[in-house]
Amino acid sequence: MIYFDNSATTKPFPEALKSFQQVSERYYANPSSIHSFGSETEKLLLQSKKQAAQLLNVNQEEIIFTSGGTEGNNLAIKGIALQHQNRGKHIITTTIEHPSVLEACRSLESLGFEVTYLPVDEEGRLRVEEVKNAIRNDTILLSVMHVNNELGTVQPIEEIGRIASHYPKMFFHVDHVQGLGKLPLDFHSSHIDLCTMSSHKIHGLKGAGMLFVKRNTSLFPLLHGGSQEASYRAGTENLAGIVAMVKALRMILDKQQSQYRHLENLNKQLRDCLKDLPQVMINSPEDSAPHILNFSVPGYKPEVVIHALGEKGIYISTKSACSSKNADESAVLSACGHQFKRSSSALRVSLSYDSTKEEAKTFCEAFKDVMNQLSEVMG
Ligand SMILES: Cc1ncc(COP(=O)(O)O)c(C=O)c1O
Repeated sequence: MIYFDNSATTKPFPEALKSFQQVSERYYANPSSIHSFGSETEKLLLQSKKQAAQLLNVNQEEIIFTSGGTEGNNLAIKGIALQHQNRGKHIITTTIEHPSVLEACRSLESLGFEVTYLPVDEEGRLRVEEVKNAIRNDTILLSVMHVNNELGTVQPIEEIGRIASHYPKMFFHVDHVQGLGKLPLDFHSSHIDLCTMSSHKIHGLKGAGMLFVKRNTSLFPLLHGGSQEASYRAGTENLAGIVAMVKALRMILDKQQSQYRHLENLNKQLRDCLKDLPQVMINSPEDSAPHILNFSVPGYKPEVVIHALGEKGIYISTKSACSSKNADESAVLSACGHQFKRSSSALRVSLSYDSTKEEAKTFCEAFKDVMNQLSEVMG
């Protein structure tokens, strides 16, 4: 099997799975229970938070454990909007954010907030000038993703953050779900107030995530109940998932240091092979994040290509897993200004540090075979 769908989800590291199992077996007490078993699990929870904070170079009070990226984005966006609406009701984001950002913004529109969706160029890049021009007196939140999940396009977060820092009334949120473990991001020098991360994209398990919330930033909670996570996120903590996530975080940051080149080389190998094929149009920019390569095969149905590759044990995807069942075209490619033929035939290959040169070679050969077969059928 060749698994090239790592932007949808990653295979858990064996070490993360082991941590999950050990914690589930040994530390199953509720961290809020006041008996000594509960205190032990609470200690482990606090230790995990401390370790996560150290790895991310932030303070431990600045981490809220969540259930994943969708919750993190919703908590950041709705939490800021609802808490700070007395300062203004204007939000800025981009047209190519993940649905968990776009739909959170749309839900706020129905509550009377105004949202500006900034356009991007044909490779999905946001112009810093556009950000500057969109900021108003009543803007309370700017939300921009670091790495786009379909194209791999990297936004100039540090530059955008510099602009944001001139507007103390406005919070700056970054969706870092696809960037974590692939590209460095310094939350402080980028003037980030809130940053979303998800465990299952970094070889942890599903059902865990983190939201960085800069000190002294108050949020309106999404979940009300107990006082877990400083009352920002009520509900018994997923301790096993959290410990596994922190293990995976440490491992992926190590790999980012030592194996980044490997991903770049694989991306180039795939790009070189695909760009020579007459049916293919590459959509990802040359300087995209190295784990994502998006391309279109105009005239071919992407589901047919995916199924044909699946029969050969090769797994890739159309657009993002969460929106691929919705419409015929990629909303991201459409927002980049591409015509329907191109935006409705997009395929995404997404790699992990464990992907190999041999797998990339096999994929290219299989893809060429599939294209030949389909061309024959189509006459
Ligand atoms: C950029 C981005 N943000 C947010 C999410 C949502 O993360 P989760 O699946 O953990 O809810 C995803 C998942 O694909 C993503 O790619």
